[in-house]
Amino acid sequence: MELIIEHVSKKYKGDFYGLRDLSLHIRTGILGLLGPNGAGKSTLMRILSTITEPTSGKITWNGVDIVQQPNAVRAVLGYLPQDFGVYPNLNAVEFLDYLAAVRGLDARIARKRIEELLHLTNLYEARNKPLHGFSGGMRQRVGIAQALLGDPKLLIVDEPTVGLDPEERIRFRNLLAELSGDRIIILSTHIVSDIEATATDIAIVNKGRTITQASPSAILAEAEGKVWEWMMTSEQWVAKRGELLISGTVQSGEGVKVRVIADSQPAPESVPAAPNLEDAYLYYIAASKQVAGA
Ligand SMILES: Nc1ncnc2c1ncn2[C@@H]1O[C@H](COP(=O)(O)OP(=O)(O)OP(=O)(O)O)[C@@H](O)[C@H]1O
Repeated sequence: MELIIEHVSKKYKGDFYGLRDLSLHIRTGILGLLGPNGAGKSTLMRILSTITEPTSGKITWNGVDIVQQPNAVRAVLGYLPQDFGVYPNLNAVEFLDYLAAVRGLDARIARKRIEELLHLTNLYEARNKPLHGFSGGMRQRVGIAQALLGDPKLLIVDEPTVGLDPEERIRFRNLLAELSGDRIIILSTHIVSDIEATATDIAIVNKGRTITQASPSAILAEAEGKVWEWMMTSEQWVAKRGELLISGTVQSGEGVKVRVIADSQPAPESVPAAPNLEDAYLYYIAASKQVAGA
């Protein structure tokens, strides 16, 4: 399976760009699409799910152009949009039944599938309760269940963990990991930990452009030698913090232990630290801003 995005741009009214010459090559597995707010992630998700069309560029699903033949991708697509809403007075079974009917799925096959999905998403016990009583995490799991109704080969989930508490976020992450297999999953997020344990491939985007696409280990390797830690006094911290690209801080009685991203040693007492994905993400975003500003 292959989804190839080549030089795609999306221009909105008034000269606003959602995407600028973005290219990605996506294969079976989980692609973590990382980028700050406004990077263009939702624009890309909407284009891939054929809700909107690119202004220029080409996208093919297994060799078929998805703009010229949108049905080729619609037939294999499951989509959980960022603003997924439910009918609050329906229960989970009724809601999924309704969506299956709208999509023209055979009623008997749909019943069986819905039962499987309610188990998979851990909603079976709550299946007869009205959706208005569901937590944010439960609603997102209903969202994933509806995206999986047609057993999609291309599953797109846009910022699925926004508004979830840490426990729900971990549960949702584990669910996505269970769903990987013989399909492409694209998970868009601005939260690095959402994809840290699950992504087989990572794309970082900013201002509508691809900054990098690589395996998690290659992304980490790029930040090797750029992460530093040291202890600062509170006075040094107040004086210096505006000048540093800070990835983390830990307060203690002695002062502030800082974790900083820098190309060369930022202070005589700083020592190198092993990068994590959050460090690497900050490094890439900062480097892309320097290039753009140069
Ligand atoms: N309908 C629209 N009209 C004009 N500009 C738009 C429209 N939709 C998005 N944009 C702009 O396109 C850019 C990318 O937005 P997009 O929503 O795709 O980003 P995102 O990475 O999904 O961010 P977020 O997580 O905040 O939704 C932003 O600058 C946004 O303001």
